[in-house]
This record gives sequence, structure tokens and C-alpha cells, in this order.
Amino acid sequence: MAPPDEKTIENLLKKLAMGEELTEKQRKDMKDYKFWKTQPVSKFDEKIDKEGPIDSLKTPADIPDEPSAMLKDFEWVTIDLEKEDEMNQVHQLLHDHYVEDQDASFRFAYTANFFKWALQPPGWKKEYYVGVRVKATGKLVAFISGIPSLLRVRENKVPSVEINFLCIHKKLRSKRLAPVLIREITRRVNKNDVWQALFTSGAVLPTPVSTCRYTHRPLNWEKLYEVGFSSLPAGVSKSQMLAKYVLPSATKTPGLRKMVPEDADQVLDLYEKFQKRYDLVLEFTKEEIIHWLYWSDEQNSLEDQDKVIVTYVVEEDGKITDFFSFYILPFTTLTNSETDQLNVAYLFYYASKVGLGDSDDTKLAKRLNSLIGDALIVAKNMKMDVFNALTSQDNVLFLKDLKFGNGDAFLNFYLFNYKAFPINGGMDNETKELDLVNKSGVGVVML
Ligand SMILES: CCCCCCCCCCCCCC(=O)SCCNC(=O)CCNC(=O)[C@H](O)C(C)(C)COP(=O)(O)OP(=O)(O)OC[C@H]1O[C@@H](n2cnc3c(N)ncnc32)[C@H](O)[C@@H]1OP(=O)(O)O
Repeated sequence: MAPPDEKTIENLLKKLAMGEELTEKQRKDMKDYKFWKTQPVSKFDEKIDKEGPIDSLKTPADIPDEPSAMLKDFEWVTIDLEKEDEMNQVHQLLHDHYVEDQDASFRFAYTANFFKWALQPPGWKKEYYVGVRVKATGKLVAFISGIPSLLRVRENKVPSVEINFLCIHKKLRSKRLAPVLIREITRRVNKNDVWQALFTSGAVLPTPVSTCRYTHRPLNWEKLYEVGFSSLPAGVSKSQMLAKYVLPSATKTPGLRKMVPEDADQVLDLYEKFQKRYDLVLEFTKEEIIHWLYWSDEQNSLEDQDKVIVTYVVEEDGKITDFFSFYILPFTTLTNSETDQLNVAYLFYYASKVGLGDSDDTKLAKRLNSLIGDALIVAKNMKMDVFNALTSQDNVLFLKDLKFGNGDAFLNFYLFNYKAFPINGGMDNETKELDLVNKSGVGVVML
């Protein structure tokens, strides 16, 4: 069986990453952003004198009680994710329409479990799962979601929502439905007296507060090569490539073990201290830390490939000194008649006491190299094929040494109704290479 065209897969991966190559062409003139120019977001090249809300004059009483009119033949719906059939409808919509390759042969292998984890953290609100249905058939054709979060932008705490999973059925594209969905979720959030939001997108909109680059670390190079994700550089043999990416079978950090819920207080304390290194951060409660890093006993007892979130801590004399985590979101490739699953791990949060206080980056770089090196080994032993990471957090300190290769995709971070000075994304905005000097101020990891 011939491997699929490599270009197709490269393009697919960009879409899977929800990132796009950042070119000047993608950036329209401000006047051509017919929707976004009406929204409280910073203009491109706007001189920012002070960080803070853009529009702060409203109260929930100023906000309409009802949604705006929906297109004829369609209706608004609030999705009840507690109901299995409604969860399945969201699952189906995203499965079929979130990634747009022509023949639909490559897809994120989202699971209901992944959505439960991603969309139902402590404090989730039913009204933040907004859908559009065809009146006659009840078919779900559009979705957008929000989860409440407490954001910190530099020294300011900002009650916010994280917006994600905006998706419109392919047949309803380019009909200006996205702005209608965005306005509706804004209305619902505003009704709860929340006025700011964080979101990411590959699309270039006014105006990214930061842009990070995707990087990929092959774990199972042979499989990536077989499905066409990785190519063989000229003059290099397969065995040389295999040797390049070989990993030890056992982790090396003494005291490394799986996180258990009882670790939550110490992990939260370490997370909070470590995230002080960054400017764009999510503040978590203990319940949220358990949700995001451990989630539930059930998911921890699933087969490795069915797990959603994996967290390891390092314990020394009863004290947790470090932790790392990654989430798992596989995708399926339908090549001719065969179905392949690529198991993809995404670096999530980590922290080390080495990074606290006035420790210099040399020590931290060394520690993160062995810690995230162990994360690669854990992931490989769980049969992950590739490990993805952005240039956010302190990742530039270890990406090169651990053989992550630069991807072609970029991810833009946006704040809604909040002006902020730019935040480093761990890459040089001109050359797009890793920025080891300024590193990244982005602590938050968006799914
Ligand atoms: C206080 C609370 C606030 C809460 C809200 C905060 C804001 C949240 C914002 C949402 C965060 C989402 C985070 C994620 O989930 S990012 C993931 C987005 N989803 C996908 O990429 C899945 C596949 N694509 C689709 O389903 C559609 O192509 C989407 C739905 C993306 C656009 O549908 P369609 O292609 O049929 O377009 P249209 O004719 O309806 O509308 C065209 C207008 O929409 C603007 N557009 C296009 N893509 C995006 C995008 N990703 N974010 C924001 N705006 C976007 C575009 O510039 C244009 O406006 P303007 O250029 O004329 O101005």
C-alpha cells in the first residue's frame, strides 16, 4: 500500500493542530474584518498604554435576555452534555467537521471521555454549550463552548471564560454563522457578569497577544514514516532515523510515580509557584488541579491508549518536587482500506522546584531535560507515536536537546475585551526560530 501523499499529511497535521502557517497574507486589513472590527479586541499595531478591559461600561442588566434571531429553518439549542445522546451529537459534529480534509479520511479521534474532561471541569455551566439545530430534523450543525476560568494576565486576575470547539457543519460555512455563535456565547457569558475571554486559533484575527509554534518529537518513527508523517531525509537511512529517536525503556528520575488525588495540595502549590514565571496563566483551585491533572479513578484505570490525561510526580522524602503531564488525543488515518490510529500525546502542565526563586535557567534546563525526557519515555511505553509541544512555558529550554522538530503550524492566543502588551511565545517573530533568550510568557495550555 502506497503511503498517502506527504503534503496532504503535513497539511492535515497543521489543521489537526488547529494551527496555520502564519503569513502576512492571512492578515486582512482591519476594515475587512467585518465582524471582528465591531468587537472589543485590540486593533493590529494598536499602541497599548495600559493593560485592562477595553469595554467596561456594561452590567448584566444591559444584556438582552434572549438570543438574536437564528437563520430560518434553524434553532438555538443548549446542549446537555450529561445526556449521552447529546454528547454523542457534539462528538459526531466535531468528528466530521472540526478538521477539513477533502475526503474526510483523516480525523481527530475524539472520544466522549475527552469531551467530558475538556468541557466539564469544576464550575462548568450548562448554558455555555451552545448549539444550532436544523428545526425539521433536529440535526446539530454548529457548536461553540465555554468553560469558566480565572485568568492571570501579568499581575491582574481576570475572571474569564475559555472558548473552544467552535465548529460549523461544512455545508453551512461562509454564511456568517460563526459571528452569530460568538455573539450568542458572549451574551450568555455576560449575563453571568463575566466580560473577558481567552481563546486560541490558527486563524489570524485582531490581535494575537502571543503566538507559539508547534513542535513534534517522534516516538515511533517507523509508524510515522509508514503513514507518511515523517520523511527520510536525503542520505540518511531508516536505521539512522530509528537510532536518532531511540529512547531508554526505563525512566531515570528517582521518585517518579503516577499522581494520585492525595498529591493535589502539593501539586497545586508547586504549580502556583512555578506559573509565577509566566504572564498568561490559569489560576486553579484544588478541585481544578485534580480535574485537569488526574480527573478520575475511572480514567486512570482505562487502557493506556484510552486515557485522556497522564500526570507523574517526583516525590523525595514525602515532598513533591516536580510533576509533568500530557494529554492524549489520537487521530485516525484512513489510508485506502486500512485504518490506522496515530497516538498523539500533547505536553500539558509541568513544574519543578528547581525553577522557583532565583534558580538560574541552566539548572532548570538540566532538570527539565531529564523530567520531560522521562515524559517521553512514559509516553513511548504507553504506545504513543508522537509527542507534541508548543514553544510556550519553558519548553524552549529542552525542545532541541530532546529532539523535538519545528512544526509548520503556529497557534495564536487571543484575549477578548482585554488589552495587553504582547507576550513572548517562545519563538522569534521574525525568524520563527526558538527564542532561547526571551523564552515564553505563556503558561496556559489550551486544548
Ligand atoms: C466575554 C465572553 C466572550 C466570549 C467570546 C470570545 C470570542 C470567541 C471567538 C471564537 C473562538 C473560537 C476558538 C476555536 O474554537 S478555534 C477552532 C475553530 N474551528 C475550526 O477551525 C473547525 C473547522 N472550521 C469551522 O468550523 C469554521 O470554518 C469556523 C466555525 C471556524 C468559521 O466558520 P465559517 O468559516 O463558516 O465563517 P463564517 O462565515 O461563519 O464567519 C466568518 C467570520 O468568522 C471569523 N472566524 C473564522 N474563524 C474563526 C475562528 N477560529 N475564531 C474566531 N473567528 C473566526 C472570520 O474571521 C470572519 O470574521 P471577519 O473576518 O469578517 O471579522
